[in-house]
This record gives sequence, C-alpha cells and structure tokens, in this order.
Amino acid sequence: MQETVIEPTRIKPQANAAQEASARSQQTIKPTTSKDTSAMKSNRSPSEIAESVTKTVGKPLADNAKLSMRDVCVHYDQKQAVYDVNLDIAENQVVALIGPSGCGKSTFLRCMNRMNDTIDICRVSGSIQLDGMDIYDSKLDVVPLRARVGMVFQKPNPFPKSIYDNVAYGPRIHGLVNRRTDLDEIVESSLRRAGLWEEVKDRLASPGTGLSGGQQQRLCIARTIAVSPEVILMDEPCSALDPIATAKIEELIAELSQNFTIAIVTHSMQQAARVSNRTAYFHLGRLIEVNETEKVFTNPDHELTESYITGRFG
Ligand SMILES: Nc1ncnc2c1ncn2[C@@H]1O[C@H](COP(=O)(O)OP(=O)(O)OP(=O)(O)O)[C@@H](O)[C@H]1O
Repeated sequence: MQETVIEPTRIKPQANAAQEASARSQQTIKPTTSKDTSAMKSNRSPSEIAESVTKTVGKPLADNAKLSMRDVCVHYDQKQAVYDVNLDIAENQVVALIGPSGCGKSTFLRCMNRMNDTIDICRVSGSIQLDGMDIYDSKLDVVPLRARVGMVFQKPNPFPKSIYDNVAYGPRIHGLVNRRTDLDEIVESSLRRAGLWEEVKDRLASPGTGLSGGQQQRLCIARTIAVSPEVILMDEPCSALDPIATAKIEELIAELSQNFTIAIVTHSMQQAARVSNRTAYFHLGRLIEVNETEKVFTNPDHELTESYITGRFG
C-alpha cells in the first residue's frame, strides 16, 4: 500500500514571489497513498462514481469571490460536457483545474469569459458572476468583458506583427491611451511584468513570431496584461514549452497572482501543486472536489481525486 505525499504546495507569495516560485519549481510530487482506494471503496466504476456527484462538494468563498459560478452546465449540441458546476474563485487567488482528458476543464474555463460563444453548437446555462455582475447578461458587451478576463492559450499565438504591436494591440483597440509615450510605457511595463523586457527591448520592431516558444508565450501574457485585466485564464499555458520555459512561466504566475486572479488548466499535477492555492478536480464533466491545493494533493476528500493524483487513471 502506498502513501500520498506531495511536497509543499503553493503558499500565497508574500515577500519574494520569484524566489518562492523558483523554490517551488524544485519541488516534486511523490504520489503515494495511505488510503486504500484500489478497489474504489464502493465497488463502483470511476464513471459511476462521477455520475453520482450531482453538486460540487467544495466550499464556496462567497465573501470575497471575484468569480462566482453556480449550476453551470455546458452542452455541445445534445452532448453535455459540464454538469452543474459550482465554484468560487477569490481575488488574487490561483485556482488549478485538473482532471483526466476530456473531463471539461477547458470548456468550463472558457465559460469564464464567454469564449464558448464563438462555438456555434455550445450552450452554457447557470450563473457566472464577475464581481457580482452576470457575465451572461444578454446586454453585456463581450469585448470589455474579455479585457477584464483575459486568456492565454495552450499554443503561443502572437499576432503576425512586431513585438511592440503585439503588446500595443489591446490598449489601442480598447482606446486606453492617447499619446505614444503612454503606449510606450504600457508596452514596456507589460513586457517587464511578463519577464520579457530584457530579452526584447532592443528588438521591439522584430516580429513576435520570431521569438522562441517560451518567449512567445510570455509575449502573449504581456499582450493579455497590457489591457489591465482582473482575471487571467490560462489553458495549459506550458504544454508546448520545454522545462526551462515552463519554469519561467510558473515563476511568472506566482508574480502575477499578486495583482491578478488566475484560473489555470493543467495536465501537470506538479505544476498545479507548485502554482495554485486551490485545486479543482474534474471528472466526466463534474466538479468532484475543490479544496486547498495542499489538501487535494495530500489528503483529498474524494476517492476519485485520490485515484487520479496517485495515478490510478488519467
Ligand atoms: N468544440 C467542441 N465541439 C464539440 N464537442 C466539444 C468541443 N470542445 C470540447 N468538446 C467535448 O467536450 C468534452 C470536454 O472537452 P474539454 O476540451 O473541455 O475537456 P478537457 O478536460 O479540457 O480535455 P483535455 O484535457 O484533453 O484538453 C469532451 O467530450 C470534448 O470532446
């Protein structure tokens, strides 16, 4: 019988986020378990167990929720991909969404800034509030919403423009600046916050697509933060990157979490453990468990979570 030990998970950065993140990036998960779930206590299959979860078992954080989601269901045509998910994300918190492939993590993430609107067959129901505002209100303009809730995708996707223009794009289209000097300032500060300034300051006119994969992803993060979002959604932001570029993005997430609320989808449990305060485990479209990251990885409440983090399936 094994024992679950996952070495120290993310503690909210207080003093030096970069140092802490760097220390965390050295940490590893040691998946072992003290609970016997090998026979799935109830003798039911994982899918039967997941289907029996009708409501989230997580604790709401209604007092300071930045994003508050209630009874969220998502269908693609007739097929349901997300079932009655309830989740609160507190301000300046990093929440990791984990779970086996196809369990609805990305679909749920995309609900948070209405990116699913771009998929014709996709229907979202339930309630999603940003600071108490219903983001699915039919009168709401999604363009400013997506500035408030920015998104970084799996594959870096810089525009076919210069490094400068990639970052300046958002402030320009949202009319955030009138003077070139103000725009220069935003471009520089965004690139600095994305940890890219020193590497690109002498070639701002070069194409963004000419950067390495890791640099391109940091450029995309700079582009996202240039419009001063409140929430950043990250959909497997490191899956196309090598370990060094991944470590840089993880350090960046720790820095960014001091000013932004972050939801990140990741397939890497080590990454979830390193970067997040809370972890939400999804299975077959259901949110099975959401809790402090350390608890999820050391003493999960649900047998499905434990089976997943100890590698029994996934
Ligand atoms: N555009 C789409 N059209 C139809 N079905 C979709 C679409 N996108 C996702 N789905 C389906 O919705 C379900 C959830 O998919 P989703 O991509 O959200 O899961 P995921 O947990 O993010 O998976 P992965 O970890 O593999 O990225 C899957 O069954 C998937 O096939």
